[in-house]
Amino acid sequence: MDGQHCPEEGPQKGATHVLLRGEFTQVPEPKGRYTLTLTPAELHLQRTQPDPESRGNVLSLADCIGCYSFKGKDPTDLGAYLSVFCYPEKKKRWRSQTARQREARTFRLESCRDLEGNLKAAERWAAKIRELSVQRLPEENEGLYSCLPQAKQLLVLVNPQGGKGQAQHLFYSQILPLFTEAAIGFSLVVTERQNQAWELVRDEDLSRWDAVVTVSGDGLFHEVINGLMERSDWQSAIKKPLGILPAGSGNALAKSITYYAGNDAADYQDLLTSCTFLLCKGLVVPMDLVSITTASGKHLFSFLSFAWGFISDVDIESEKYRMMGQARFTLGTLIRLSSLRTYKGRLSYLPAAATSDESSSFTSSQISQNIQYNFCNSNNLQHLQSCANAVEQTSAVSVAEVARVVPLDQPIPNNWTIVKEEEFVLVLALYQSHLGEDLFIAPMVSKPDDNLIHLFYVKAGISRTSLMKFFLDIEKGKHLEHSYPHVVYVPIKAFRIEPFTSNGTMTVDGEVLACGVVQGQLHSRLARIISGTKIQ
Ligand SMILES: Nc1ncnc2c1ncn2[C@@H]1O[C@H](COP(=O)(O)OP(=O)(O)OP(=O)(O)O)[C@@H](O)[C@H]1O
Repeated sequence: MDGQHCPEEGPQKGATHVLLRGEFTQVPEPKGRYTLTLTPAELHLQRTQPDPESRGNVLSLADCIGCYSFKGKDPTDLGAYLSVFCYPEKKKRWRSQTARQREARTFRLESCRDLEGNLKAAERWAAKIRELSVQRLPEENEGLYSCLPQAKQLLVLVNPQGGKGQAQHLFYSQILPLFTEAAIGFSLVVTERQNQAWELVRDEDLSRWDAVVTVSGDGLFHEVINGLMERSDWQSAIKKPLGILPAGSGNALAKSITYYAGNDAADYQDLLTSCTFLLCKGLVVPMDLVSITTASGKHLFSFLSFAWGFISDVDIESEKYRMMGQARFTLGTLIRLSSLRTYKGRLSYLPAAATSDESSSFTSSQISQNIQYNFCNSNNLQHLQSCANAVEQTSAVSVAEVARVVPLDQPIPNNWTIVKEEEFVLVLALYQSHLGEDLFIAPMVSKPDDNLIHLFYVKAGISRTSLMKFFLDIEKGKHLEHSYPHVVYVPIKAFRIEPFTSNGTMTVDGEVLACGVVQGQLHSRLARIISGTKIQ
């Protein structure tokens, strides 16, 4: 196709899936002549010179975030250029895990005698590649899932104090290059104080942006959720797609999102690349929220967790080791293990099974028998997942239904369970798969809208060794496979905690809450998040 005229690239005879085919030269190095073939899902690169025998390379458009055409710097150069940016998952050197790694290719095209014609041809390729690279929506979730527009405009909020204080640097060095490749437009706000993001999203005209993105830990994202829920137009505002790029010490939501996408980012760098890639692809999926109400009349919305006892203590007490990043939680756990505390109070909950549809083939009691998981049963994750799925299929609790859950000043209703023990080492209500990068507590959660609160509690009496082993198992998500008689797991829709004293720490999404009577309840699919999915 290097001929003297401008040939139309198009489907070849007999090759039904070929959309475009053309001859290019790869630049800068290693130079070589290539035949590029574009199919609906892939870009095939076949080297024709110098060694035509060499195996071809294939770029999957599912891994592609952007493609440009442009002219060369040399004004005498009549060729046009095409750059394509992909982030395929590849095995990491020296490691067994895979991670998204950049693969950028630039090709020169000179199929015409004039620059204009070559530029037109290159742009035709670039536009087609961009069009085919748009995230496909999983068929079975049609209507629930959507995609950000190709020309995205984002409001990006950066907490410069998050994690090791590197968020701003990470934005410019790690995130911005991908935004540029994906042609993402953005407005950047670097927060100067706590709650600034909360106030900003509460008061701002959000119609200017396709999504609001935080570059920080879970704390800044918590501000955004609560700012949106404080608006008078909260019903529509909370549907604004949200994104999170990890740059804090607690990156639980970011880690969960990559897990839902089927990617096990091995280290922080991979996690950031993976999340930025997902943001560029722009798949928007529903996300459950949990409303937290306190006896003093405070209302908060939570996307991640509520914790009382050991976990909150570690979270808050390890603040002073913030500069250690994620490792601060390991150190905090060891310190708190050495002086283990217990917390007295009443824990009650609405089991997920109790809200099941009556017409289902499972009765509530059958499901609750299956679903309450005492860790002394030698049960496995598969069983838990199938139980959780059974509950999910049979209990679509809408926001309206959940809103009818008992007010905090009313007694516990009959369909709730009151835990007979009243002394705990920890209580944790989790609604994502991870509570931290190394805290893989709920492997049964496979999407941000699994319509369940996953309640874990550890009864007093557990030995330090057992608790330490439990936390070590959690790192690999293996804790469900082992025997822990003091640990209980149960999928629920709502909970209430009535501490007997105000000593101790409570946290919502890692943010401290004064210890007192508190109630949480699930709001299915209330928010929307940019995420990945294993469903295709
Ligand atoms: N400019 C700022 N200065 C101080 N605090 C801020 C600022 N911007 C946001 N914050 C607050 O900092 C806290 C921690 O933020 P974030 O979670 O994003 O980072 P982190 O390192 O993961 O922290 P943590 O693990 O404590 O949640 C949050 O309470 C957030 O509201």
